[in-house]
Amino acid sequence: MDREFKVLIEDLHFAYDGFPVLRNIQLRVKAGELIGILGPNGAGKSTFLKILCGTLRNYQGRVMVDDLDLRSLSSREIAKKVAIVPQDSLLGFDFTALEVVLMGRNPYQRRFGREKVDDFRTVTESMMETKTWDLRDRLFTQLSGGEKQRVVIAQALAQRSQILLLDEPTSHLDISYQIETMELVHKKSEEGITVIAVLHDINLAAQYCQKVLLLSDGEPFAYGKTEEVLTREKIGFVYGVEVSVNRSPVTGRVYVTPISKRWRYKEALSGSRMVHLICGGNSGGGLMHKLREQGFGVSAGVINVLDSDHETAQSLDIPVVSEAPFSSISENSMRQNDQLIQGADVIVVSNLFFGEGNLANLRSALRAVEEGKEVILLSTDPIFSRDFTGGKATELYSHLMAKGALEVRNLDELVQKIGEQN
Ligand SMILES: Nc1ncnc2c1ncn2[C@@H]1O[C@H](COP(=O)(O)OP(=O)(O)OP(=O)(O)O)[C@@H](O)[C@H]1O
Repeated sequence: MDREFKVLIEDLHFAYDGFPVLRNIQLRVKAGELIGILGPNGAGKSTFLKILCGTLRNYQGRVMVDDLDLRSLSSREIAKKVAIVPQDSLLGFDFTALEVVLMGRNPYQRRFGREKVDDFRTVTESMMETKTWDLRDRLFTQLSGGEKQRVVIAQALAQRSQILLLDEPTSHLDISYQIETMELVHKKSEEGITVIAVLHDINLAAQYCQKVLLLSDGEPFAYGKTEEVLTREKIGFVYGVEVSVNRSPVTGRVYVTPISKRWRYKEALSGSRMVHLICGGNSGGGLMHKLREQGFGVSAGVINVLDSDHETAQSLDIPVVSEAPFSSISENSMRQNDQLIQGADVIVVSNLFFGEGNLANLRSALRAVEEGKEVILLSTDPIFSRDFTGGKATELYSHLMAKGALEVRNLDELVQKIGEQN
């Protein structure tokens, strides 16, 4: 067996009462890796963790922990190697938070044994790390969902095991504790602890996990480096939603933005004309409202996150292709924008300013007009006064008009032109 791996899983299959839930799982995890398990509800994520921590034992296949077959280990031996933070911690009796964390030391105590100084030191450290020390005398049952979650994480840390399993560790936490928890988990992995975390928030996984196992209906759909697994295509296939995937210039990590399906369906059903809006820098918000009022379907892009047009699109539930804040349009975003353009009847270019960063939007409009799409340029101000590309945008406008794009001077004229084609 390969000692290189802290956890090694081969051909894992599992069924509840003959109902197959996990099929054909293979996984190799090294010491200190932080792995995210993602997948839709019911994909088998919690079941997978329950197998890894020894709760479910009637599986098929091989699960090796520290080069030892999990089946050959007693519960106590497993607890020294693997700690779990379950999805719901049901503690019926009135234990204090300190007592709950002390339970993490059970694998190290003799039957009816008393805690030693060592146990108290470990518990104190774990409670300090999870910011639960101040809660130590409170009754666990009376804590808030987020406080309970942090206490249970402290309990798992107090177990001092080399493998930490977390089942949605941030589900009850506010954003600040979500980040703190993930930072703590990340730090633990840097200290050499192997972390396997079921996460529902794809962006937390994108931010913190080195690798992701994407489960689909009990089977591994993809396993590998986070940015190789969290692609538009794979997320779209497994979750059945449209997303855009971009890279943050701040963290350098990928992040995922869902594109609302609600309006798409509504608009497709209503049979109204679909307008794709190329805008940004506050040139498109008013247009979005106006076009919606007039009963047109609207999509938009590419717009930078934090741009006021982006916020308007999101508040109106308009499908929008997003780019990271203050970043140039990436190839990936441009391709996604081209797809929205394909689905539109009319492309409108608003009265926006052009720099090198958003010139790709104009090129998309040019490709659209060349393919016979209707393109309308709303030029309240002449393009040369909005061109900060040394003339490239102005030149693209000339090409656009030469290929048949129509230029209008105000909003009413624009709405009339879109309506005329109805
Ligand atoms: N004790 C059980 N007995 C029978 N079926 C179960 C049991 N626990 C879970 N299941 C079923 O197994 C499947 C996988 O459940 P599991 O909880 O592992 O999924 P999950 O991916 O963690 O879901 P979620 O994201 O909703 O937490 C589901 O169809 C669920 O209904």
